[in-house]
Amino acid sequence: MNAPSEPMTPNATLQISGLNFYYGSFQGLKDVSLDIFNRKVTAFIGPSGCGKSTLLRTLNRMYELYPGQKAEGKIFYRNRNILDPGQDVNMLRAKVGMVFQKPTPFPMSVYENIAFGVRLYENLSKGEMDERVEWALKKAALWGEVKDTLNKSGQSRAGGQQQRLCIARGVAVKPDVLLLDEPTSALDPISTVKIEELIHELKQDYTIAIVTHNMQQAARCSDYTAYMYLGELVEFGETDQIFMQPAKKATQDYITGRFG
Ligand SMILES: Nc1ncnc2c1ncn2[C@@H]1O[C@H](COP(=O)(O)OP(=O)(O)OP(=O)(O)O)[C@@H](O)[C@H]1O
Repeated sequence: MNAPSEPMTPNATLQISGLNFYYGSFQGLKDVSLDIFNRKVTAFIGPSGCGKSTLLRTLNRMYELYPGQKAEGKIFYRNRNILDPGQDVNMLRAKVGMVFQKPTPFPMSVYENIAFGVRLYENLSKGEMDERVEWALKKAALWGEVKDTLNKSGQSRAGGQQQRLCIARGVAVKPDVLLLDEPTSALDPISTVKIEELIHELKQDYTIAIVTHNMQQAARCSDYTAYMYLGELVEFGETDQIFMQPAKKATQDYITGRFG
C-alpha cells in the first residue's frame, strides 16, 4: 500500500476527482468529480452510452480485466487513491463489491456461492462459515426462501432470487461499498420491488452506488443522483433537488422526458 495521500471530504466513502476514462482512443469519461457518501445510495442516470456503467466500473477497477481500457485521475477511498499502481486490487474488490445486470450465480450450490468468495479472504471453521452464510442470506432477505435448500444449485433459483443471492455473495465478504449495475433490469416487477426494498435496508450498513435506466427507480431508491451525458457529469446533488429543482436545463429536460 502507498503512503496515505490526501484527506477526504468528511462523510465521503469514495471521492472521485478529475476522472478521465479511455476505451483505446475513445474517451468514455471526461473530467468527472463527485463524492459518494457513507451509507447513502447514489444513483447514476442518463441516456444510453453516457458513461454510467463506465464510471461504476472504475470504482473497483473492474475495467482492468479488459485490455486497452485506462482510467486517469483520482478516486480516493480511505484517504488513498485507488488508481495508484500500488493498490491491492483483490482487496479493493472485496471492499467495493459489484452486482451485475444479469444475475450471475456460480454453477454451485446456494451455500457454496457464498462460501466460495469468503474463503478467498478468510479462513473460517465450518461453524463460522455456516454462520456467515446464514448472515449474508439474511442480509439479502433470502434466508427464509432458501434455508431448507442450501445444497441446491444457485442457478436453479428464480431470477429475483438469483439476484438476491448475488447480493448475498457480495455482502458475505463484508464490503464497505456495493456497486449495483442495473440490478433489476432483467427482473420482473415483484422481484424489482424486493430488490428496491433490500437496497433501502442495506444502506444502513453499506455505501451503495447504482446505475439505473429507470428514473422512477432512482427517485425511489437514492439519496443522491448524478446525471451524466456524453461522458460528462452534468449535475450531481441530493435526489430531491435533482428531480424537483434541477439547477441545469439539460437535467430538467432529461428528467421530464423531453430528451433521452
Ligand atoms: N468495451 C468498450 N469499447 C469501446 N467503447 C465502449 C466500450 N464499452 C463502452 N463503450 C462506450 O463508452 C461509452 C459509455 O458506455 P457505458 O456503457 O458506460 O454507458 P452507459 O451510460 O452505462 O450506457 P447504457 O445505459 O446503455 O448501459 C459509450 O459510448 C460506449 O459505446
